[in-house]
Amino acid sequence: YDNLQTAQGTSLYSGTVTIGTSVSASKYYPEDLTRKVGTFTYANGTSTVYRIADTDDVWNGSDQRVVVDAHFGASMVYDYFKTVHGRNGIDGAGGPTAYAAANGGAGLISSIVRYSTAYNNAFWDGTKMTYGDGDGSTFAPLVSLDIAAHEMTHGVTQYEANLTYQNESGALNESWSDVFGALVERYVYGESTDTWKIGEDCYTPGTSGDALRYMDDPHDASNGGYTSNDDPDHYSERYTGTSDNGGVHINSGIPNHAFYLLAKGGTHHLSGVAVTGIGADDAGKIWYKALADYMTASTNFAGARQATLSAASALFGGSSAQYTSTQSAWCAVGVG
Ligand SMILES: Cc1cccc(C(=O)O)c1OC(=O)C1CC1
Ligand SMILES: [Ca+2]
Ligand SMILES: [Zn+2]
Repeated sequence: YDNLQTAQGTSLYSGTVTIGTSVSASKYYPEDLTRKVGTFTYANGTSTVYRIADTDDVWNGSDQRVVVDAHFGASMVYDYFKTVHGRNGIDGAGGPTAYAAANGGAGLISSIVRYSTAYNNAFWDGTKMTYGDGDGSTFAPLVSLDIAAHEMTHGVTQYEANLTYQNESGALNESWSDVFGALVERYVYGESTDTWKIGEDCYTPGTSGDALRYMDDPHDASNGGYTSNDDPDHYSERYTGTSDNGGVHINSGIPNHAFYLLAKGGTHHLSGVAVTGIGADDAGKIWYKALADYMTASTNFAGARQATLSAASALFGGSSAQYTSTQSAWCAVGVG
């Protein structure tokens, strides 16, 4: 949880976050009319969506934490794509704002919190963000910043490459969401080892230090290795079964690790291929341009390698350090 609920406008980064928009004296809604981002809630366990109001615009009620975090997350995702990639909103045109909650929400990129009951998931449903509260054991409320960015990047992908959500294209869909989840978290909090963990702020609240996925170490070898949340980091280890839509949350470890090596550098523990890091900023530029300009619904891992090379060449030149490291990052994970 972020500490935004203690004060209006206090933000954890250089910008200013608008939580409450005043509608009238002593009536504020979490609806930012500049970013066109709004946050709504389900009445616990029901399918009734309604606006959340506050009387003094200090959002520190215990039931307001998920509202503040979801709203903060959507605002930060908006700022990241606008500031870093020049992209206006999820659809590139300041939306989608098609979703209109029963009581408001028209014209806003909407997030809904408190979905279902003890729901261990968060998802983009094609027009809006939705968060579960978690069951308190596997997940605390799933409103952490990297998850908000992960889910809203599913929206960006839908408007760009629209990668089919199964097998290798589905694993790329998942991986691009993890990558921009990491990059938005880094944009707001600065880079740390947590940057490369996915969901660490709300996964297993009773256990510290663990995460849902690990881009720096998909096998999670540091936790005894090859245990829970053990995903492949080399093409030779890819899952070829049918569960999880053909392993979209499993094989994502392979492109996730390629991105990590491209950004931070390192030598792959299995292939022994060394990668010279180019930094997460340039790596993020390559990944965004690949998604927006070169990848399509049926792109597979080999196609993603080619798309990122085309993007690196267009951005930095075909003999640039960025291009060369993109080649070696994919080679390190056994693709191309
Ligand atoms: C928790 C969860 C379950 C099923 C699908 C997703 C999904 O959005 O793919 C999901 O959310 C994540 O993976 C976010 C990044 C932690
Ligand atoms: Ca993280
Ligand atoms: Zn996902």
